[in-house]
Order: sequence, then structure tokens, then C-alpha cells
Amino acid sequence: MWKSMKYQKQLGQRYQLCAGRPLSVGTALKQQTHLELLDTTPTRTDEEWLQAKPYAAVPGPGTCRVLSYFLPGGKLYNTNLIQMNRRMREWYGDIYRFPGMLGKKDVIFTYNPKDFESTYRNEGIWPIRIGLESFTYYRKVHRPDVFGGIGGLVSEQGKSWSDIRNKVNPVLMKVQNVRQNLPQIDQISKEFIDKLETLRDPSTHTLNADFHEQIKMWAFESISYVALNTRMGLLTDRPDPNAARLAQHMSDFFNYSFKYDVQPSIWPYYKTPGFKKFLETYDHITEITTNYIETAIERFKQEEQHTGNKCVLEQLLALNKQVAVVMAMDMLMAGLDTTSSAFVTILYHLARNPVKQTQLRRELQRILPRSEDVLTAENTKNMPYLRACIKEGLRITSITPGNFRITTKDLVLSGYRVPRGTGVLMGVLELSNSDEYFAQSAQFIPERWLKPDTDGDTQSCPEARSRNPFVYLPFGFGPRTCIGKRIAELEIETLLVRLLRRYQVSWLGQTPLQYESTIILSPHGDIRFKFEPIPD
Ligand code: HEM
Repeated sequence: MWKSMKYQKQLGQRYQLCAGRPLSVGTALKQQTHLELLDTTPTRTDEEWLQAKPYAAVPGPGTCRVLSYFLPGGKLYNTNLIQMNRRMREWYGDIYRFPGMLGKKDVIFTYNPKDFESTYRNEGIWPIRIGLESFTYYRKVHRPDVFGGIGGLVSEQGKSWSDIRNKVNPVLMKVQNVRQNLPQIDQISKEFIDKLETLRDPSTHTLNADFHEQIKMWAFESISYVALNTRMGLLTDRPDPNAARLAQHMSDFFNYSFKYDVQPSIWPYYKTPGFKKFLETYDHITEITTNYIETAIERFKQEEQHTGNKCVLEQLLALNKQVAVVMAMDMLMAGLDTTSSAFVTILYHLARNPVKQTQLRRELQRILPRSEDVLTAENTKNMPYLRACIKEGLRITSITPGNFRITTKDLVLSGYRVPRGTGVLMGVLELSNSDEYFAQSAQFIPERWLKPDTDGDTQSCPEARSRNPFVYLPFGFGPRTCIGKRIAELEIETLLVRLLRRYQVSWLGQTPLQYESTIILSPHGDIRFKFEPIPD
């Protein structure tokens, strides 16, 4: 009895430390009806489990040692996430435990594809990916007045996550439904090219502006068209006055999120002035996006008679207004830096590989004999080399370097017992860059992704592709895979077609493209391309 009361008390402390943390692992697990108890004590008694080494034997530093690593002068002081993971892997091996701190749980880092497979195959129908806890806090605790208890896809878990996901999947994951946005996404790409022309020095073919910033504007214009059915005008000289404000708040959001969601922070216990500013940033984003949505609703009412296909926002509103508002915000937050970083990455690899770029251009010239020709659902169907280039770019640099899950079952990972409720970070970036899984892994070889029967003059090379599907997952895996994948692909493909049909692109940076790693990998530093027009 005492033991049980003490246990309940411990659980209470563990899961109700403050209003911001109750929606953590415990609650997420509790929401899964097959795991009703908060108790994460292992229940497996089968041979594999019994034969495995205990969890305590997983290599890794203790809490004090980890803290010493990050102090000034420490071995990991001032390293970014990628550098930190690489060093830890060198010291501790292909599986190690990073101890939980300040209310966060332990995380197992693994570089073993068998572990990836085990984790994904056992994730069940409601996979748990605890990501941005500040999101959950803001929506569920700080502003329930606006969100009515809906946390959104990024932060919900269990049945509440699946209720939203099942509703929005047909709108966002169906290729044809997403592809009906092609004319507008293409229009945005053409406006980007027009803007590029105004920034391009015709004698040197270089830009008088920061290319990465311009690409962020393109990504913003594209995703806000899809999410808010609004043209922000960011690629024109008359942008919507609120658009620049929203863009700035989104950029602040990413910086704050890294600080308060990824790095250890005391905000769950004490709301620091910096965290309060973060909440204000959330407030600004909420206010501006809801205003755009209200305006769009008015517009839809006036256009009620229109008979054409409904846009994404209209389809989401037809499901449920609150879900639509939350989903639109999630699309803006998750679909901006990811798409712009991926685009710069893929363009960089093509710029560094002129032979592959020329090969790609042949395909593009077949699709668009004249650069001004129209892109249609029909002529964009068959672009195998373009799609292979995108895949290959994201293989060399997966901008989400690791995929994360909280285990919902007791698992044996790399021979160790890992109880359910443990965080597992799967280091895909390292494996997709390893010669063990991809021949000549450092080389940009789009041919690995071509099917042997691909038309045209390109020789496919599927044998250079890994036989293990779990070592290449730039958009994640399973029921919780990226819901914006189709939108991102449409945006990236369309702009690549327009840009590379029009220009020969080369890399002028002094070094290979550098990245800064916050929640994703973001291109950083000297990003300079040369754009030489190609005669029609
Ligand atoms: C190249 C661009 C992108 C990349 C590489 C990317 C990558 C990812 C990855 C790896 C995940 C985690 C998947 C998992 O845990 O299995 C994810 C989730 C997510 N992404 Fe993307 N993403 C991209 C673009 C977008 C876009 C354009 C949107 C918006 C429409 C978006 C919205 C989301 C959302 C809402 C989730 C959470 C899904 C859920 O938990 O159900 N992403 N993305």
C-alpha cells in the first residue's frame, strides 16, 4: 500500500512537474489504450528479451559527465548537434545512452538499421514523436482559448493525434489533391525567376542579394498559398504588410524553439524572460495567421457559387475550423525552413555536378521545349531523373539528420533491453552517407534511384542503392511520416524545373556548402551560385 502510494507520488512528480510537462511521455503512453498504465516497467519475458543485456549496460556518459562535456573548455563545448553526435558515436559506439536531464527522459542514440526497423515496426498505429514541448504548452496550457484543446499534429499523441491525422491525410497526402496546386505553385516559381533576373548581374551572372534569403521568401510564398490560400506578394515589390512581420516571427520561432525545445532549459519549472518572449512570438504568429484565415473564410463565402475544386484550406475548413487553423499554422511552421533548406541543398549538389545537371536539363528540355511553356499535370508526370536528383540530394544531406520515436513496446536494440517509454534517436544521416550502405556514398549519383527500365538515354544503377530501406528516410516513416512530403516535392520539383531549364547553375562558394544544425540542418555561410542563361 505504502509502496503503491509512494509510486503514485513519484509518478505525480514525474509527470506533473508543471503545466508544461504533463503532456510528456507518460501522458502520451497513457493515451494509447493498450498502454493505459503509466508504468513503463518491462513486461516481456520471451527468450530474446531475457538473453539481451540489461538497459543499464548501454554505453554512455552519466549526467555529471555530460554536463562537464558542455561546460566551457569541455569536450563538446560549442559543438552543434551533428558534431556532438559524431563525437559521442566515436567514444561510445553505434548505440549509446544520453542521460535525461531537467525532466527530459533518456535518449538512446542508435546507428544500427536493424534498430531502426525494430523501432518502426513496433511503433503501432499511434507512433509517439515528442518534439516541440513548447508547442504543446502554448496551445494546450497557455492559449486554450484559441486552440480549444487541440495541440495539432506536431504535438498531439495517441488517439488525439490519430483523430487529426486521419482527417487531414486525404487532403494533404493524396498526390492528386496536392498536385491540383501546380498552376499556382508554378506561378510562384515564375515570379521567383523574374525576381532573380532583377537581382542578377548580367555580366558576372552572380546575384546582388543573398540567395538563401530569396529562397526562404519563395518557400514562404508557396506554403502560405497552400496553407492560407493567400498570396503574400513576398516576391514582388509590394508585399502584404503583415507578411514581412509573419516571416520575421517565424524566423524567431525557429531560433527560440531550438533553445527551449532542444537544448536543456528550465522553462518547464520557471518561465524565464526569454521564454516569455517566445510565447509572445507564438502569439504574433497565431494572431496574424488567424486573421489571414478569417479573411479567406469571408472570400470563400463570397465565392460560394464557384464550382471548381476546393483548395487545401477550404477542404480543411470543411472538416473542422479549429483543426484547419491548427493545421495551417503547423504547415507554416514545419514547411518553411525544411523546404528552403532542402531546395538549396539539392541545387548545390546539382551545381557541383555539371554532368548530372546537363543530363537533367535534357529531361527538362523534353518537358518544356521552350522555357516559357506551361507545366501541366500531364507533362510533369514523367520526370524520373529530376526525382532521382532530389532523392540523391536528400540522401547526401538529409536536412532532418535523425528520426525520433518514443518506444511503445519493450524492444531489444543492438542486443540491449530498452523498456517502452524510452526515446530513440535514429541517426539516418550518418548511415545514408556510409559506403557500407551506398556505394561511393560521397558521390552524387542520381542513377542509383532510377528504375532499370527508365526511358531515355540514362543508364540506371540500382545496385548502388542500399537494399535496406531504413537507411534512407528523409521524410520519416510509417503513419507519422511527414504530412507535407507531397507539398514539399511539388514545390521543389516545380522550381527546379523552371530554374534549371533557364540557367546553367554553378557553385561559387569558397568551401563546400556549410550547415548550421538547430532543429534541422540549415545552409549557412558563403552560399553563392552563378546563374548563366541558357539560350532557348
Ligand atoms: C523537404 C522538406 C521536408 C522535409 C525533409 C520534412 C521532414 C519531416 C520529417 C523527417 C518528419 C518526421 C516524420 C516522422 O517522424 O516519421 C516530418 C514531420 C512533419 N512535417 Fe515535414 N518535412 C518537409 C516539409 C514539410 C512541409 C512542406 C510541411 C507542411 C505542409 C511539413 C509538415 C510536417 C508536419 C505537420 C509533420 C508532423 C507530422 C505528424 O507528426 O503527424 N513538412 N517532416
